[in-house]
Amino acid sequence: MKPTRIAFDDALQKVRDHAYAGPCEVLPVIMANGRILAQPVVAQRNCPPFDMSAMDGFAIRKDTLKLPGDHSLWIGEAQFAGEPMRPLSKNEARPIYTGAAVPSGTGAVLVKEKANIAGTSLLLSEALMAGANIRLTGEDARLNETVLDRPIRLNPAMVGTLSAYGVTNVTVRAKPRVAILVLGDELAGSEDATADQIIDANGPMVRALLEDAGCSILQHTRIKDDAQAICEALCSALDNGVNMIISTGGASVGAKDLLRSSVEAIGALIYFHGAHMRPGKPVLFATSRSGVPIFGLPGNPVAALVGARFFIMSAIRAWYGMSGEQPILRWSDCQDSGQTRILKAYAKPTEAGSAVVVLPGQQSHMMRSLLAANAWIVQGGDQPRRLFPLFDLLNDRADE
Ligand SMILES: Nc1nc2c(c(=O)[nH]1)N[C@H]1C(S)=C(S)[C@@H](COP(=O)(O)OP(=O)(O)OC[C@H]3O[C@@H](n4cnc5c(N)ncnc54)[C@H](O)[C@@H]3O)O[C@H]1N2
Ligand code: MOO
Repeated sequence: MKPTRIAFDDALQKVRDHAYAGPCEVLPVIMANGRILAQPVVAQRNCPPFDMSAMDGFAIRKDTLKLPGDHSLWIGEAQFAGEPMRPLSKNEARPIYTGAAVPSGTGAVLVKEKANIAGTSLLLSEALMAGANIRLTGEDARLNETVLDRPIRLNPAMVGTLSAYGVTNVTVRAKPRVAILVLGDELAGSEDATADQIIDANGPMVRALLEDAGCSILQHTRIKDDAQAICEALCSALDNGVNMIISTGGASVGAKDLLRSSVEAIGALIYFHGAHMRPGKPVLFATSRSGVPIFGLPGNPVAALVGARFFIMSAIRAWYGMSGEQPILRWSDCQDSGQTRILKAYAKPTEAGSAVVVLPGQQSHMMRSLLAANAWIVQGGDQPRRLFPLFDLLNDRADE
């Protein structure tokens, strides 16, 4: 029996139901930028690792902090960052620099600009607040504290922070290995397209999206509308051990639309072919006999992008052990239209929240507005209207 067309949100759920989590690997933190964390990370040291000065100035003893009137302290030998800590002596004012260990007995650090120096003495004319200009041991992170505990894409700030916390290795998900098959007799590359050919936009676009999402591209081929060639490409991708196959084009009902029959011919199981959505209506989702997800994205470029942005990212999230994506905004209105419309939009932060503009040129062959878009409005299909970023950055916040 032919699978019937399903609602957009049901289709997303179907993908999640049949996608699976990928294996893990351990990487040095320095190599893990852009990778998805798979296990919680625990601080391996206190940060700061010891009480340290926050300013260049003078370490002043606790017992001389609050002395009234001018009080003369002798200036000791400087304490630099990286040097072992030496305790403060009685009536000593120790020159100290930002990041240097605060000597034991210190009550506060007097900033250099406020120091009144006379020869080898420092005149303390005003009382200092206890603890002033001292960074406390572990006030940023404590030894053995869990500092990241969810699947999230590591970014340069995280790489730096985890390094500061003494973390050398992290456990991340392996990169999904994917094959991209671009179908269409009419297609050629931009460098060699003749006047009657169409330049392949989907191949570069889907590849870039997958690379951004952390995938390894094992195979990327342009294939003619030929059943045998399509079946061979599908089988060779499976033989190469890919974790996902993505095709574009040939997904509709035309005489040369051979994706569905080819997917059936290799014994894959189709879960849906067609969703109540525009663009992207003829999208197909199947799994191979060995359970590898196969996506048939429609040929119209905006339809291909929408399919990749929502359906493939849904499978990639499952691979990474992440939950389903939440919209960045959910409006209260709900348009009961039966069909989900996915609109290219520009969202601009304002003082009152966010101003969202639907861009002109919404048909699925019109790419121009993609050059300005930064978001999608998803509306209709019995769901509240929602706003999603143009691409899923896999950086869900902890409170989601
Ligand atoms: N009788 C019907 N016709 C169509 C229907 C339908 O329901 N009944 N659906 C329409 C919708 S909606 C879409 S979307 C398209 C999808 O068709 P296919 O997936 O079969 O794609 P093609 O026919 O191969 O191509 C459609 C269009 O896109 C251009 N294209 C294809 N690949 C690329 C590429 N890699 N880069 C740039 N452009 C590409 C192709 O030249 C065509 O213009 O079907 C409608 N028809
Ligand atoms: O659904 Mo198709 O994507 O309109 O062009």
